[in-house]
Amino acid sequence: MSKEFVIGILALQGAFVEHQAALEGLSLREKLHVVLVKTPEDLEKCDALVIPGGESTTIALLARLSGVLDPLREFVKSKPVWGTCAGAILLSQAVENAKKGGQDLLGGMSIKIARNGWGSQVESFEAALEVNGLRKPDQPFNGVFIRAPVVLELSPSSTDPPIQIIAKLSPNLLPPSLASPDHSDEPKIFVALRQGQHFLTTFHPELTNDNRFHEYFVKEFVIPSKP
Ligand SMILES: NC(=O)CC[C@H](N)C(=O)O
Repeated sequence: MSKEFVIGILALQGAFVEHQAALEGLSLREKLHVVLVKTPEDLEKCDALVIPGGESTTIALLARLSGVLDPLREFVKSKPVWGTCAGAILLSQAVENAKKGGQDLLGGMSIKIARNGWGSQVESFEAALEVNGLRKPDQPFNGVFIRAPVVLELSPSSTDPPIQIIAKLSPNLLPPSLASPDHSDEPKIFVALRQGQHFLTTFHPELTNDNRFHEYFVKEFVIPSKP
């Protein structure tokens, strides 16, 4: 009999329906149940979780109000989690440019990230990404960035799992305000990263018809997580 997995999508605010459609559209040998998570009871059923894009401060506030913030922090310590855009902010250890009053984070990835890091001039854009480890690696992935965060720093301690770079933006696509004179390979161009059981994308794979990132998360993180 094939194994069964329950993957949750945090459904407090943001693009959770699009993630649901992308995950339900995967063809896998294993059976994947996709559940929308709004409460601690929903979260308890899950083997893995996707935190969608939206507005990170609002998602954190709603999580606190619905009593799911602390259970989420516990979940992140032992289960696979993928954060997209606002979800990537929540998965980070430190954030710059948080709203007044601060930003609750879940942690999980040893990075520092900047909210709305492309600046007010760059609301949203699309760009072909160089990807590493996805199916059809020669086919670039169209990254959809909407008021996206920017990775500022990778800061794993000596005991943290290493961070791997899964997708990069070409340095010459950086807006002048972010570009470095030597076009060096710096964190700002890293747009998909993995560390231990966690995965983040600063863009929105769920807003394209290409579900290779959803397939990647399930095959690399969710299926191997269950003996
Ligand atoms: N598309 C997004 O998820 C945007 C993230 C948003 N700027 C935030 O700070 O949370």
